[in-house]
Amino acid sequence: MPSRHIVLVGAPLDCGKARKGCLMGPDAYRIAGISRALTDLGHEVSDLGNLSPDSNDIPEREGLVNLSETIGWTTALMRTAQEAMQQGLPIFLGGDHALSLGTVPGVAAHAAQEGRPQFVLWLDAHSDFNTLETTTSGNLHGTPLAYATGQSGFDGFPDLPAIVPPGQTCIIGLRSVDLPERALMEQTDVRGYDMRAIDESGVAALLMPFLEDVAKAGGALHVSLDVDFLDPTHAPAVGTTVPGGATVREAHLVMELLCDSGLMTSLDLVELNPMLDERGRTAHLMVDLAASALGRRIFDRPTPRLM
Ligand SMILES: NC(=[NH2+])NCCC[C@H](N)C(=O)O
Ligand SMILES: [Mn+2]
Ligand SMILES: [Mn+2]
Repeated sequence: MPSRHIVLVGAPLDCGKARKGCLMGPDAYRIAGISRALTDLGHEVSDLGNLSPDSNDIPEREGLVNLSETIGWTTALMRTAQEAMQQGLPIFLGGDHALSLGTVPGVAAHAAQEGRPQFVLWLDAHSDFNTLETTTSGNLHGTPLAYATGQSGFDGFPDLPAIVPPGQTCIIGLRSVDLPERALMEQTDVRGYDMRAIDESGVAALLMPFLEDVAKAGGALHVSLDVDFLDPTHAPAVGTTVPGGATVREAHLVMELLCDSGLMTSLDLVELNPMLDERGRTAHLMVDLAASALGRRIFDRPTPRLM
C-alpha cells in the first residue's frame, strides 16, 4: 500500500453508557504501540493527542445518559474530523461508540466538500440504530448510526453537516439488535449482516459487493470498528460482550480486504475498556487489526491461490 499520512486523534469519551473505563482507550492503544506499528509499515504518523468535549448548557433529559457531555463531544469531534481529513487518514482512538456521533458526520462533511459520496462500514455486534426516542437503556453509544444516516429523533443534537444515506452503510457482525431499532432499520435500505450470514457465506462474500459499490461511486469509506465485533474470547476488554462474534481471522480478513481495496479514508477504534482487558491482549489485537488495514501482510506479492 502506498505510504500515507496517518493522523491519530485521541477521543477519551466515556459518556455513552454507564460503565466507565473507555476513557483509558487512547492511551492503551498508544502503549500497545499503534504509532510504531504504522511507521514500521512506511507511513508517516502524527498524534494530535487527546481532545476534550466542547462545553454547552444543554440540560440533561430524563432517561438519557449524559446528554450534554455527549453533545459536547459530538460538536468537538465533527470539527476535528473535518480538520483531520485535510491532513491525511485519521484514526479516532476511542472512547466509546458515541464517538461516531461526531466522526461520521465530520468525515461526511469533508467528502461532501470534495464532491464524493461517503460510505460507512460498521463492524459491530450491535446496529447502534436507536434514536433518543427509541433507546430503552438511555445509552447514547447505541445511537450513532441512526443519527449519521439522518433519522429523526435527535432533538438537541446539532444539524448534520452532511447525511450518509442508509444505502451507503453496511453493518457486519450483528447479533444483538433491539426491536425498535430493528423496526427503524427495516424502513431503510441499510445493509445489515448478522453472524449467521458470516457463517453461511464467509465474511469476504459479504464485504466485497459493498467495496465494489464504494469503488464504482468513487466514494470515501469510513470504517467503524467496535471491539465487540470480535468474539469475547479473543477480545474481552469491552463492556457489551455478546458471545458468538467474529474470530481473529475473520476480523483480519476484513482488514486485509479493506487494505487491498485502497478505499478506506478514515477509521474509528471504539469501545475498548482497558479495565476489562487481560494483560493488554485486546488493545494489542485492535492495533494488529489497524495494521492489517494499513498494509501489514506476510508476503509483498499476492499469495498464490488454489482455485
Ligand atoms: N456501541 C455499543 N456497544 N452499543 C451497544 C448498544 C446496546 C443497546 N442496543 C442499546 O442501545 O443500549
Ligand atoms: Mn457499537
Ligand atoms: Mn457493539
